[in-house]
Amino acid sequence: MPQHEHGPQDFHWMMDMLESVDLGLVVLDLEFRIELWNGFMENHSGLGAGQALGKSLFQLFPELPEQWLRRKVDTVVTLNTRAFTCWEQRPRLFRFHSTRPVTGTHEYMFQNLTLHPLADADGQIRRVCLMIHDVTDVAAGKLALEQANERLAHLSMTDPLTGLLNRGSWEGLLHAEYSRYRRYRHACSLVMVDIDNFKLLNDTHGHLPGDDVLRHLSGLIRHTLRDADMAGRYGGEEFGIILPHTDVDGAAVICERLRRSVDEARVGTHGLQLEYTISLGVAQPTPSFESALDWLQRADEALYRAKAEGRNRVCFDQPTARIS
Ligand SMILES: Nc1nc2c(ncn2[C@@H]2O[C@H](COP(=O)(O)OP(=O)(O)OP(=O)(O)O)[C@@H](O)[C@H]2O)c(=O)[nH]1
Repeated sequence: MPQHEHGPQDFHWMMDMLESVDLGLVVLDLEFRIELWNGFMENHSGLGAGQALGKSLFQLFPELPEQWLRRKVDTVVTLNTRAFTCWEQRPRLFRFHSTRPVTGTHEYMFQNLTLHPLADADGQIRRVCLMIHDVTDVAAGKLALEQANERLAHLSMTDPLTGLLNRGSWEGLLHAEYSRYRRYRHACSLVMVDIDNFKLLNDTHGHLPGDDVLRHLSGLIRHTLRDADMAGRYGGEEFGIILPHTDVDGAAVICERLRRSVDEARVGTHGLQLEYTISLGVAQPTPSFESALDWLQRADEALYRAKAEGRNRVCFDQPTARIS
């Protein structure tokens, strides 16, 4: 396109363009007084150019991050360079309501911000232009995708029936806890829990009441544990619980509390009031173990002993520390 000198009449159509462009344009002098406030800014702020021009930006919008913006503008002017801030660093500069129908889930507009130094004819920078891009659609799409991925990751880690960790993810945590033990030799306990005579319960009352019993036990496990403890569904009616920083005595208290809660509970399901009990096996890691699987095997052996000794009890890998 051929370049030519701009006359005063050109100024009108250029201003018309700036007024109507789908982009927020604000020109500030170095005192942060507003010298240009385009249609986008009028529409979204509700402030007409007549109310904005000549006013201090920070007086009109006291909620703006003043220190941050002053620092940015200072850099732009001093270095005579553009600066850009993405919505992921700072979701917005101006708290405008979102007007996009598709992305109605977000109340406020997401904005990218560009700061551009404006040089006078003598080359001096005496103004800065803020360009506000409405990126609500992009941001909402990306946030929705991130949420969906988080949900997927969560689903792939948990057991759908009980909501506890599934076997794979729980075993991952067991290996991690065992590695920490190898390094720090801190006290920690592993508990394997199994519902007693669950086959009989299933055969007598059916699978659906059986499922409710599994959910009931998962709820009690969740309720009994601290935040740092890690419970997973290991198999059909077998659960694993990792208790970090918990010695034998601490594990005994937790296991006995869980055993008693189950023993005293009644599960209301399909017109029935079901009673059930659990057996628990507890083991601590020792330096002689070769891997986390040895730890798991010791806890499982203690669990089988609890079954063999009559069920509804807690057995420990160390026979001297056994309680029943
Ligand atoms: N309802 C229901 N039952 C399940 C599920 N997963 C496994 N089971 C049942 O759990 C029962 C486990 O039975 P067994 O391993 O023989 O053990 P048990 O009857 O609990 O006997 P002990 O463990 O010796 O006390 C089987 O009948 C499985 O079908 C499930 O998701 N829902």
